[in-house]
Amino acid sequence: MSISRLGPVRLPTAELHLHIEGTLEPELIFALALRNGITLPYRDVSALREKYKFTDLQSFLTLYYSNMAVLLTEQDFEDMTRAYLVRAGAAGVRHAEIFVDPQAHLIRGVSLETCINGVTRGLADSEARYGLTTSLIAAFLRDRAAGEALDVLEQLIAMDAPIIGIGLDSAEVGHPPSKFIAVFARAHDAGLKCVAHAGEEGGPEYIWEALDLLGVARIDHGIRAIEDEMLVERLLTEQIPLTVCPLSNVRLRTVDTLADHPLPGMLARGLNVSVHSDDPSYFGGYLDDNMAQLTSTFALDSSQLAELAANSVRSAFLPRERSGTLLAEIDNWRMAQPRS
Ligand SMILES: Nc1ncnc2[nH]cnc12
Ligand SMILES: [Zn+2]
Repeated sequence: MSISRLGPVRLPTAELHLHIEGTLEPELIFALALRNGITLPYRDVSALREKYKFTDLQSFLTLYYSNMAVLLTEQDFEDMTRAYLVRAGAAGVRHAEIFVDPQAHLIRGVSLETCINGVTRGLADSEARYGLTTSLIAAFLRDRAAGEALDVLEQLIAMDAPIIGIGLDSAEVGHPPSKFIAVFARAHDAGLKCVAHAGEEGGPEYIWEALDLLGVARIDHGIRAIEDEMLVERLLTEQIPLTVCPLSNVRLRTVDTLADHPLPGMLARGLNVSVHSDDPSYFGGYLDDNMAQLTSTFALDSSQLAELAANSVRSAFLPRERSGTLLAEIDNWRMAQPRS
C-alpha cells in the first residue's frame, strides 16, 4: 500500500539523517554544471543515472564526492538546499536536521563561508516557505585525518557557524570512532550536539565506541547492532536513537533486499528506531518513499508508522514545545487512518 493511500494527510515526520549533498538530483547537477561552465564526464542525465548502481558504500561515495564538483558558489548551495526543502515538505517532513560535509568542499577549494552561508540562506525561511523547521549538523569525513576535522571544527566555532552539532560520516571500515575522540570532546565543550554514523558497514564495536568514546546522542544507521545482544540491551535500556535508512541499506548492499531489512524486528523489540533517507537522490527515494516501500514490503499498519514517526520526533534536537506539537500532529494522523 502506498503511504498516500493511508489517508489524505501525509504522515508528519522528522528527517534526522539526510546529507544535503546527497539530495543533488541529476537534473540539478547538469543545470549547475552549465551555470558554472563545468563539463561533466556524462553525456546526459540518463547516462549519469546509469552510474547509480552501487556495490558498497565506497562505490557510492566516489560518485557522491565527484558530483560535488558542480557546487561552487553560495547560490549553488542555496539552490540545492531549496530543492531539497520543496521535496521534503511534499513528503510530510515537518522538521529536518541536515548534514553538510564541509571538508568535501574545502578540499576542492570552496571556502567554509561559501558552503555554510549558501546552505544557511536556503534554510533561512524554511518553515514559512516549505512547512518544516530545520537545523544544520557539520559532518566530518572519517577517512581523513582527525587533525583536519579538529581544525575545521575550530574554524566553524570561530565563525559562529549556525550549526547545532557535529556528525561523523564517509568510509567507515578502518576509521573507527576512537580516531575522533579529541574532535568530539571539543564539540561537547562547545555545547554542540554529537551524532555519528556507526554500524552501517562497520561492526557493532563501532557503535560501542561511538557511545562510549564519543558520547553521541544518536547513532546513524546502527543496523549491525543486532549482531551483538549486549549492545541491543544497552540500546534498549538507554533508548538510544538509531536513524535507519532502509533504501540506502539496500542500494549499498548492506542488506540483500528490503524484505531482509532488520527494521521491523528492531521496532518490535522496542529499539528506538526511526526511518530516514540518507542520500535520497542516489538511493531511489525520499523519506515518504522509504516509508511507502517499508509499508508495502512489511504490511506495516498505521500504528507502526506512527510509532516510527513519533520516534523520529522524540529523537530530534527540538525544544519540548515543538516536539509536543509534532507528536500531536502524528497522533491526529493516526486517528484519521482507517482501522486495519
Ligand atoms: N550512507 C553514508 N554513509 C557514510 N557516509 C555518507 N556520506 C553520505 N552518505 C553516507
Ligand atoms: Zn548517512
